[in-house]
Parts: sequence; structure tokens; C-alpha cells
Amino acid sequence: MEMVGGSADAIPGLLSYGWAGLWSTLASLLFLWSMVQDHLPFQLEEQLSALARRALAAVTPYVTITIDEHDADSFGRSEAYLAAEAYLGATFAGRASRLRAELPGGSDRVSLAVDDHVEVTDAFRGARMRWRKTRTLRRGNVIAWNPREEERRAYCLTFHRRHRALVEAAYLPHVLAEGRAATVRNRQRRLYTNNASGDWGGGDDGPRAWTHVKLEHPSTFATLAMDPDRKREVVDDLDMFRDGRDYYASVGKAWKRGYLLFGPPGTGKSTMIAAMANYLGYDIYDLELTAVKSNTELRKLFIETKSKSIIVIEDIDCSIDLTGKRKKKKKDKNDTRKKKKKAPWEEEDKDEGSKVTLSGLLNFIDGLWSACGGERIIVFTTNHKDKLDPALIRRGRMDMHIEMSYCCFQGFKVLAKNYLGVQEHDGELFGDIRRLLEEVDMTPADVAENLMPRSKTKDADACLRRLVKALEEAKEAALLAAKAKQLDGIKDDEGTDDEDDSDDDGSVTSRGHPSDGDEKSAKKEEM
Ligand SMILES: Nc1ncnc2c1ncn2[C@@H]1O[C@H](COP(=O)(O)OP(=O)(O)OP(=O)(O)O)[C@@H](O)[C@H]1O
Ligand SMILES: [Mg+2]
Repeated sequence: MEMVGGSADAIPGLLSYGWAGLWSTLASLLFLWSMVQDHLPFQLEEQLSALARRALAAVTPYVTITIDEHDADSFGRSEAYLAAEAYLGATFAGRASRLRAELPGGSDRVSLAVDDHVEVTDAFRGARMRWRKTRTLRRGNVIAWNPREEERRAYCLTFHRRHRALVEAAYLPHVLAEGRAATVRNRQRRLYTNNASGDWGGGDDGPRAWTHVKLEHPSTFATLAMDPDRKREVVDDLDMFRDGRDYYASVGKAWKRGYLLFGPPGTGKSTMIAAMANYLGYDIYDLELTAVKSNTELRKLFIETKSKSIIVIEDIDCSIDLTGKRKKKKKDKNDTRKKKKKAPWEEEDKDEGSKVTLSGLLNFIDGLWSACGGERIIVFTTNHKDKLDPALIRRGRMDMHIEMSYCCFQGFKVLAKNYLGVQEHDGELFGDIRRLLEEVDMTPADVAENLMPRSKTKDADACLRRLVKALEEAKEAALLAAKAKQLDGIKDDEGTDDEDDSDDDGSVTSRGHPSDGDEKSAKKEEM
């Protein structure tokens, strides 16, 4: 009001009267409109605005598509909305006049989005696309649990109607794909673990079967100690998988791949999973099978995983009774008498504990549901490959079997470079280490521990000498163990054959794969 009065003094009377009249008319109209809005029934107002939109559509050649923040039938935010937001953020971060910065939960990176009510224009194959983010208060008797739900937020895309086919067939898919890619680039990767089924209560985004933390494991293929050729094979396989969307579709296969990592403790199975996730930029879902009560729960967990993820079941042989049915039958026979004596409530208790079965797990890996969403990797780890049911690890389920074995010289070189920054030519001790690693089995975890400097003044030679000493001690211990076994064998006639075999395998000259021998003989027995 003051501003209007002050300007009236400075300009001629008639004009000042005209401006003042205009302002007061406008003010009255606005006041009247707000009165009408307050007293007009909500439904009537909706009808009036629909009528106005139709009238406008009849005279304007432009079409508007609205992408709402929430889908009608889902708890979470609409995927199309999130993709549009990411697309516009990525495309206009350097161009829009007003941007909004957000720090998504648990992320270190600020994400930029075009601010509310700012209009930006995109060009696509010669067509102009205008985008605007709108934010309106919901009217009517809506009671929202979440205060944010009282607002309706949406992205409006406006274009000339002659571009309708182009928008539907090409532009919207382009926005969706680019938006998803930007989301993946910007997101903080996550490490999920499944909640116990009792804790699946609804959160803001619906039921929560998984909890997550930031995925911050620093392991990469460059720091992973293993045979370089095997490493190359794994990396090539991952590349093929990541870029294989069309290939998988063309051969009619669900876009997923299974890896079985097996080997003794401390050989880098978990480290390899982290390296895979970092290489591909995927999330990890660490599935604790023992917390899953039934096959149905297992399926629900699977459905709630997102694509571009690695689902991991560690120590699979310990997580599930893989020979369930056979064992159960035998047990049932033995327990018949005991069962009869049991009270009914005890029986019920027993039945209630219906756990995940082998068939449930097989369905999880390659049943019909396993195809939903696509682009998922499933990894099992085990210390005892021979204990696993062949059905579980056949090709198609676990497509690639990767042995993580004792440290070889090539692996040692990677560790020496990582931990001490030394290359082969830098140290004379390398020759001794090469010879000893060929003679004795030591896990990369133990090699790494011996190489780890014990003070800030990195004395590489001291660390290498410590490793040589540890290897020599291990060699001596292995020799003693072999001798002790030989003596036992002489004493015990029955076990002679077996022990002779194990003497061969366990001798210090069998580098790398003592379990190989066991596994191979087990396989032969099976055949
Ligand atoms: N191949 C390797 N390359 C680099 N570091 C390794 C390797 N193997 C083991 N390590 C080191 O040893 C530690 C233990 O390794 P990791 O947990 O990956 O072994 P694992 O095979 O998963 O063992 P487990 O069977 O007991 O789960 C890692 O934190 C890592 O520092
Ligand atoms: Mg592990």
C-alpha cells in the first residue's frame, strides 16, 4: 500500500488515479476469488477447473503431460517422477536459473534438481519440450499422515500436439532411460541386510524387509590378489553381463547371473564380492538365510530388491539344510517312537518352524519371480563346494564357479604392491617368497597380515623378511603334521589307505589346492 501511495505523488494525477484504480480492482478480484474458493464446494471447483482446461485445450495447440510424485497404487514415489527429476537435474544443472540442492539420506554427494515453478526448455530431434515443476496444496477433506502428502508435486511436460507421437515413442523413453542412468551415477551405493520377519513393519516407503548402510568397502580388482588370468575372466564375464541386456532378451534368458565363490577361509571371497560391486557400481543385498522363516518370505525379499544389485548368500552350506528331504526321512524313521510320546503342542511347534527349503531356494534363483526387475547377480560363497547339492550349483543357476585359493606368487605381487608399494625388481627377497609359496599353502589374508607395516616408517624389507619367516614356519609345521600323520597311519591299519592319500595331498610340495584333491576324489566317488 505504501509503495502504491509513494508512486502516486511522483506521476501525473490522472495516471496515478488510473494505476491506483487498477491495483484496487485487482486486489478486489483476488479477494473475491479467495472468498469464492473458500465457499465453493470442492467438487464444484474441480469441475470448473476441468471445464477451464477443456476450453483452453480447444484453443491452444499444446499438450501437457503431468507426472505425479506418487502413483495411485504404490506407497513409494513414482519411478517416472524420480526419473524425470534426475533427467532434468542432469540436463539443466548448468543452465537453469534456479536449482535446488539436496543431500539424499546417507549420501556424500549433493544432488541438484530444477527448482519449483522454474520453466526449462529441452530440445529433442527438433522439437521443443517445456518442463515445469508444480507444487499445489491438496484441497478438500484430505487427511494426510505425512505432512508432505498434503502437497501435490508434479512435473508438467508441455509440447506442441504435432510432436505427440515423438514424445510417446521416443522422448519419454529417452527421459526414463537417461534419468535412471543419472540416478545410478549419483546414488550412494548401499549394503542391505534383511530384517527378521517380525520387524517388517511399514515405514514411510512401505514395508521394510531390508535395512541398509552406505556401501564403503574399498576393495577393487586392482587390489585383489588372485591369478591374473582368472581375474581377467571374471572381469570379462561381468562386462558381458552388464552390457548384455539386449543379448539376454534375444536369447530369452532372464537378465541375471550366478557366481559360486568357493575356497578356504581368508582367500578373498567376500573381498571379491565387494570388488565386483565396486566395479559394476551395484548395491549389495547380503541375505541372511537363517533369519528367513519361509519360502514365501524369501520370495518377498527377492521382490523388494532393486535391479543393479548383487544378492549374496555367504556360507551357503551352513545356511540351509541342503539335503533336507533325505535327512528328514531318515530322522523321521528314527524318531517315530519319540514322536508318539510327544504332546500335541510340541508337534505344532515343530511344524511351525517351516524354514526355507532347497526347492524354495532354487525358485529364488531361477523361478519365474527371479526374472522380475532384471540385472541382478546372485553370489553364493562356501568353504565346502562338495557339500552343496549339485542342483543348486548347476550351470544356469551358478553360471560361473570361481575358486579362491591360497596365495600364488602373482597374488603376492599384488599384495606387496598394495601394502608396501614394492615391485618385483625392488626386493631380493622375492625369490625366496616365490619358492616358499610354491611349497606351502598360505591364504592371502595371512600373507597380507604379514606384509602389513607395523609402524608409520614403512620398512618394506622388514615386512618381507617377516613373511619369509612366517612361510618357513608354516612349511615346518606342515612337515611335522605330515610326519605325525604317517606315524598314525602306521599305527592304525584300517586307515592306512586314506592316510597315504592325504599324505600325498597334505605334503608341503602340493601348492595351493589341498582341498582340490579331496574334492576331486569326492567327485570320483559320486560318479
Ligand atoms: N585375494 C585377496 N586379495 C586381497 N586381499 C585379500 C584376499 N584374500 C583375503 N584378503 C584379505 O584378507 C581379509 C579376509 O578376506 P575375506 O573376508 O575376503 O576372506 P573370505 O574368503 O571371505 O573368508 P571366509 O571364508 O572366512 O568368509 C580381507 O579383509 C582382505 O584384507
Ligand atoms: Mg567371507
